[in-house]
Parts: sequence; C-alpha cells; structure tokens
Amino acid sequence: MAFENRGESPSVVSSIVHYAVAHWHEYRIPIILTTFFSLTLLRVYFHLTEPKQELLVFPKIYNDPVPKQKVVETSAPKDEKKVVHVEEKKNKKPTSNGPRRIKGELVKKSRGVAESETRRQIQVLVFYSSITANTSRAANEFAQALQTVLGCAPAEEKSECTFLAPQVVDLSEADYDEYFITPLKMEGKDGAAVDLFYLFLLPSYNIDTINDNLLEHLRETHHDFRIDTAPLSPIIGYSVFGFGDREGWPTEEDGFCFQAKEVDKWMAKLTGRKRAYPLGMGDWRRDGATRLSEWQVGLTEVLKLVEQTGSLGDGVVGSGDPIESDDEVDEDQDDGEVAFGDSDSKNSKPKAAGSIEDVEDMGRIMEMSRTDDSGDKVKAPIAIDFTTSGKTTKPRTTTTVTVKEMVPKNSPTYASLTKQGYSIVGSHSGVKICRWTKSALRGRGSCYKYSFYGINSHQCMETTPSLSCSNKCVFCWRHGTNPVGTSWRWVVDPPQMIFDGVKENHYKKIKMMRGVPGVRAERFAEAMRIRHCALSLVGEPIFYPHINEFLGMLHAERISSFLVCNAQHPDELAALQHVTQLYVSIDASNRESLKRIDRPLHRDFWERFQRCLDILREKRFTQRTVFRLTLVKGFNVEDEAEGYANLVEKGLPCFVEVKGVTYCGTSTSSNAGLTMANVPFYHEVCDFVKALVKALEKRGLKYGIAAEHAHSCCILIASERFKVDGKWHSVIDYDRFFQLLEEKGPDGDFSPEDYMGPPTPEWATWGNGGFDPRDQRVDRKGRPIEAA
Ligand SMILES: Cc1cc2nc3c(=O)[nH]c(=O)nc-3n(C[C@H](O)[C@H](O)[C@H](O)COP(=O)(O)O)c2cc1C
Ligand code: SF4
Repeated sequence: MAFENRGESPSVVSSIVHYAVAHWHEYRIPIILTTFFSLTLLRVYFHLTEPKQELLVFPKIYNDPVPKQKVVETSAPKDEKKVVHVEEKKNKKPTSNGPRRIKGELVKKSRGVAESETRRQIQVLVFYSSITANTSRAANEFAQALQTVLGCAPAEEKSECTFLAPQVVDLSEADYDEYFITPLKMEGKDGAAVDLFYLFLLPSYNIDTINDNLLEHLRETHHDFRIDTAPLSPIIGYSVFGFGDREGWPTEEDGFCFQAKEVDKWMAKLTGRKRAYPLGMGDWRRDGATRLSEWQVGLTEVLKLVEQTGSLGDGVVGSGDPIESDDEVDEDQDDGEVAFGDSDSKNSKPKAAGSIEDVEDMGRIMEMSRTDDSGDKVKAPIAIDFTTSGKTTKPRTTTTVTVKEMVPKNSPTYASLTKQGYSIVGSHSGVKICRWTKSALRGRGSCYKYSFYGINSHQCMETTPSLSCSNKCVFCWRHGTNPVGTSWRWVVDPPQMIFDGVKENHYKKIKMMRGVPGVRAERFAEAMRIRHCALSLVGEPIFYPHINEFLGMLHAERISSFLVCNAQHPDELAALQHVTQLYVSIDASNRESLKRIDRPLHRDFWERFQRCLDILREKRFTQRTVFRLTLVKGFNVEDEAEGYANLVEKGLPCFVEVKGVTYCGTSTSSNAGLTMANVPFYHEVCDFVKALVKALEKRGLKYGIAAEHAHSCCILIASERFKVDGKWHSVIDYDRFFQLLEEKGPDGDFSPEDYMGPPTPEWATWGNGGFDPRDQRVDRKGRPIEAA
C-alpha cells in the first residue's frame, strides 16, 4: 500500500485510519507491553552508564525563619568546603520566660549526610560570671589551658580534631534561651555533628547579680510545663566549679560557693543528670588555684574518655549505668564496719547440698589448676581437718581431684554477691565500696576510723582475699550465701592477680560516683589514690594461703593494712607478718556465748580462740593489736563485762574497740532470732564500756576511754601505752609505719609505739561525739542535721 501518496482521495484516508484503528484494537496490548519493556530497558541502560552524582538530601530547616544566632562563614580557602560557626549574640538581655523556641540554623552541607553523621566533634563551652574580674581571668586562662591539653586547634582554624577550641561565654552577655532551653545546634568541620559540653566557673555573691538571673532561668525552664523537664539532655555532659571566700563564708552551711552548688543542682535536672565531674570549689585567697587545676585534671580525663568512647563512663547517666541516685546510700545496707555484724571475719550458712560433698573433698590430695606468677604450680595446703561437723560416713579416699573454685562465676553465690555490690576478683576475693567511702566523698562524714586513727574513708579500700569463713555468726550480713570451711580447699589465685584486680575494681567503683550529687571534686581526686585497705569485708583474710605476700604488695604501694580475723586460725595468725593494725574479733566472753553467737565450724573453737589470745599477747609489742567487740543485746552484753575483762587480761591488746551491732535484716540474722531489739542504743554501749573499764581497773590493767564516734555507735578503749602527757594518741603515723617497714622488713623488730601519731583530735575524744567537723551531718534522706 502507498500511504504516502499525496493526491489520495478522502475515502482512501478514511480507510487508512479505519485500518490503523482496527490494528490498534487488535494489537494494542503487545504494543503497550513492548513500549513499556523498551523504556525500562533504556532506563536501566542509562542508570548503569551515567556518571555517579552525590545524592542530595536537604537538611531539615526548623521553623524559626529568623535564626537568633548569627551564622558566619569563616574565611575558608576557596577549595575548602565552608564551615559555619555560631557567633554568640552579644549585648542581649537574658530572658527568663516565654514559649519554647526551638531554633535551628542555616546548615550548609557540602557532603552526603552519611559521612557527617559518623563524624562528631565536641565543643566545650566555658560559662562564667564575674564582678571583680577574678573569675573572668580564670575562665579565659582555663579555656586556653584546656585547649592545649586537649590538643584543639585555635578557633579560627577549621580543625578536624575531635575537640573544637573551647569557647568562653560571659553569662552577663549571653542569651540564656540559646544555651539553656535547648542546646545550640552547631556544625563542625565538613558537616560533622557537634556535641556540646558545658562548664561553669562561677563565683558566689549574696547580693543581686547576674547569677540570680541565671538561676531563675534554670529554675523556670525546669518548671515550665511546655518544656521537657530535661531539655538539655542532648548535651554530652557538664560540670561546675565555684569560687567563694572562706573568710566571709567559712563553710558551705554559711554560704560558701552556694550559687555554684545551686547551678550544679539545676543543671543535673536540666540535663537528666549528666554531671560529668563532681562540683569543684575553691577560694582564690587560699586553695582556689590548686582546686581549679585538680578539677581541670579530672575533667580532662573525662573529656578524653568521651573522645574515646562517646560516653561519660560508668556511673553517669547517659552511659547506661543506673548507680546515680540521691538515695543510693540508703539502698546500701552494708556499711562495712557499721553493718550488722562486722565485716571482719564472719560467716554464713554452709551450702546445704554442696557441703557434704565439700567435706568429702577434704583430706584429699589437691591439685592446683592455676599457676602463680612464676608460672609454677601453686600448692594449696593439704586440707586435712577432722574437726568439721559435716557428717560423712564414707571412708576417706585418696583420689586426686581437680580443686574447685570457691566462688565460680556461674554459682548462686557469685550472683548474690555481685547483686549486693561486690566485685568478685578471681575466684575467691572480693572488693566493695563501703557506705562511709561514699559518705566521705560527699562530705557527709567519715567512719570511726577517721576519728580514731586518721583514716580518710574516701581513700580506703575494703576488700578480702578470702570470701570464705569458718564461722556462721548470727549477725553476719552476708545474706547466708558465702562459702564456709575449716580449711582452704579451693583453687588459690596468685596474690598479684588479686591485688591488681581489687584495685582496678575499687577505682572503677569510685569512678562510678563521679556523677552522684554532692560528691566533692577534691575528695574525688584524692580517692583516686588508695591509702588504706580494710581487710575486713567478708570472710577470713588470713585463710588465704598467700596473705603475707598480699600484705607486702599493699605496703609496697604505701597502703596501710587493717586486718580483722576471727580468732579461729592460730597457726596463720602466728605466721602473720607486720600489718598496720591487727584485729581479732571477740564476739563473746565465754564458750557457750561464743558458740551461740559465732556458730563456729571448728569443734575446738574455744581452744583455737584461747590460743589466738595467747598469740596476740605475744605479738603486742610487734603488732598494733585490737580486740573488736560487737555488742548484740540479748547475746553478748548482759553481765559479760567481767568476762571480757578476763579476756583483755589474757590478750593485753593495745586497743579495745566496742561497737553496737547494726541491724541489716538478713535471713541469717532473722533465722537466729535477731530483731531491732538486739541493737543496743548508744547510751547502752557507753554504759557497757564504763563497766568494762571499771572491771579492767579492778584487775590493775591500765586502760582508759580514748575516743568515740557516736554516729556509728563505736567507742575506743586504749592501753595507757598510747597516752602521752595526759593525751591519748590513737592516731597512726602512716609514713613512719612504712619507713619502719622499709628499714626493718615485714618481720622487723619495731613496736606500735614507734609509729604512734599525733594526739587524738579533741572533737573525737570521749565526750565530744567524734564527728569530723569538716563534714556536714545528714539524716538518711540527706537532710542536714544541725549540730547539737
Ligand atoms: C558582695 C560580695 C558578696 C559575696 N558573697 C559570697 C557568698 O555568699 N559566698 C561565697 O562563698 N563568696 C562570696 N563572695 C566572695 C566571692 O565569691 C569571691 O571573692 C569570688 O572569687 C569573686 O569572684 P569575681 O572576682 O570573679 O567576681 C562575695 C564577695 C562579695 C564582694
Ligand atoms: S575503714 Fe574503710 S572500709 Fe572500713 S568502714 Fe571505714 S571507710 Fe569503710
């Protein structure tokens, strides 16, 4: 057919059309499908062959058409992408109210979002206020120093470092809405996201200043129902340092640094408790510079941690750890020395099912499954003990068995102890931060050992190399789960491993206190150096076969040792080398009472107890010996003063510590029939002590009441060997102790008098209560208690 012929008649045209329409109707489906298929092929072809282009995603622009913050572009070289910085608004009056304004800023992204999302930078903002210019100068110097230690490039350079140069913000010129309602959105190098870190250097003024505006603003923001209660939680962390004047405001109760404390409190609320480092405080005329530089050291550490991990670390909200709580001290039943049943030495229920099997193990030749430092097999003592009351009728065999771990990781004991806050080190050692350590970190008082012996609770580590014990004391607070035994029958961990492990875990726990309200920066910094070790947590420390090596490691690092044992292991006691202070628990004055209260596993417990007293008497001129009496009403108080005096006469200890038991309500104690009624009142402890001293006088023994710590129901009786010119000297000269040890060795010939310290502080002596005047007494809810 000739369709193209121009001279065709209309009937031809119409037949062509008709023909085309008929064909269309007949073939339209294949035609459509073919076209669609061809187009798809074409599209795929172009997609595969065309040059790749960046996928452009437009940043979300928030609703503020006129951004409050002025965005300036830094003078970047032409070939570099532009970086935007935020210029603080100057000369703007702080506003404290108004609807929530969510601000954004012009974001110029030059690369894909994926890259900038992975890259993050940190901007430290140093806020300050100042009237007489000290803090203004300090803030600028501080920011400069921080820039150097963090290795940030100067602000004008577009650095790729994690840290942008710290910016100093004068609170009298800042727009509070920009910083304290929602955090600024900033962009770092090449579109990197910027996390903010707020620091405050703040003097306190009891007159109307810009500080009041700031505090008002923080308070209102927190209470504004239109705003989230923690609108600043996106910032990575904050910390506050206060300046004050101790001459006019000597203590915190008088108002020293009161506004820094307030800002710290409100920032905790607004950030959802992102306190990165404890509140620091200083007085320019005294310790201001030192305190500030300590604070800076601590902060730098935290900032470096953030750089490495992106988190504030253990214990601080935002890092996933739940420890931070104002009431966390209340949750903690155990206070080491104050708890119901001293930590010293005592015990728990024997394993019901496992105990028979364990007893059968005894007497077998034991093989150690671990090696010591030198790589040699560690030989555990061969456990031959026929005194245990475990009942086995099977003949003893000599089969060689693999020795078990005392507290295996998968055991209920392990689970129970870790739940109670212990860190288990290796297979038989534990460390726990005691309630007094936490209290001292917060300036709320140290334990009686500070009042009596000069031990800073926040520098004291409470630990044990043996979680096992040979007693089951009724007042033990170990929740009845700890292993018991009359001799060592477990794997022995090398002392170096225990020493490293307990220190590491102790420091870890201290670090977890970093974000807890009220922790003081200077005490926190001091706590990062352990100076004392209380070997009295749970279990029996001298049970551990390498106890002397372990003590040697403590002393080599100039950590003092307070070792408490349960008077059931005379051979180990006799072999013990120098410790700073050696305790023996004296829980009763006669055989029946001791059996009832300590529930010893050894059948010859009374004989062992007596032998220990003899050893203590022999050691009294080489070791600083202490009798520890824990008074439990209805068990070991009534009419026993004379009996205790007989024991003192036998052992002639340097000191006698008398302490009322503290109720902890464990099943062990309630099974033994203990209730709050068994806890003596302080006046009852005083009456007992007076009766005991009288009984000692009657025997011609020269003892007197040296000190008291009413707060923990504890009184110290001392031998007159420690009375010089009419003054008691219960405090220890630790430096001298280490000096003597270094000169004369662990078995060296030196006496407790050789390292006797200065006189017992006046406030700790009998009749003065014993509460450290540096600290603030609080009730269990943390409310200040006025001094009587
Ligand atoms: C009028 C006045 C009131 C003050 N009130 C307090 C106060 O209540 N508590 C405090 O610890 N220090 C107080 N101080 C001391 C200042 O906080 C301290 O000198 C601070 O270092 C001053 O810092 P600046 O020079 O940066 O303003 C006050 C000082 C002045 C002059
Ligand atoms: S001596 Fe140390 S471990 Fe013991 S109660 Fe005091 S602070 Fe705690």
